Amino acid sequence: MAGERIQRKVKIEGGYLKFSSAHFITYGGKCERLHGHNYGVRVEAEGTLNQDRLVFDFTVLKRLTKDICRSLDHRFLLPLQNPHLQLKQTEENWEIVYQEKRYLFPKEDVAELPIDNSTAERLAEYICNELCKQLASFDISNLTSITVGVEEAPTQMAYYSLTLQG
Ligand SMILES: Nc1nc2c(c(=O)[nH]1)N=C([C@H](O)[C@H](O)COP(=O)(O)OP(=O)(O)OP(=O)(O)O)CN2
Repeated sequence: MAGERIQRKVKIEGGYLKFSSAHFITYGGKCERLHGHNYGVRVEAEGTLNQDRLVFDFTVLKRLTKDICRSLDHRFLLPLQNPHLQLKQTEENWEIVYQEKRYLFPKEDVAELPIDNSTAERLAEYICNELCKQLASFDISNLTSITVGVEEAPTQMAYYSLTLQG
């Protein structure tokens, strides 16, 4: 075992690794209608075995991912950096304007996301980055990459991978 450099992978998916949210994306010069998805999330961690013979503890990985899912669940996913939306906030609400359309959401119903569009691709990237921030307080020196998949529907999913030092 000493000096073993074999790459392995652990994956968590299913169960409570999900969130149900409202969103719309802008694309092709249009703005979609407001609608919702029951999103599913999966996470893969790649690396070598640590001293406990784990790539990473499933239990911890599930807890961290679940917390991120909870912060998105039952909220409108607001892409704060979308160049096609005019955003105005008051103490209570977010106002979102796209051409003739105007939405008003209570802030408590909104997940404010530092992304430019709430595509599955950007949501996977956001979740991966949030997860890596949380993982920074663990010894992850054996890990080489983290991949997050966000499923919009059983037919469609986007992935984002971050390469770590390893
Ligand atoms: N690569 C991506 N393509 C699209 C995304 C995305 O996030 N990444 N998102 C959308 C839309 O947001 C939309 O929610 C999904 O569109 P679509 O699958 O066409 O619509 P339905 O969910 O109604 O699917 P049906 O299979 O027609 O029921 C578009 N593309």
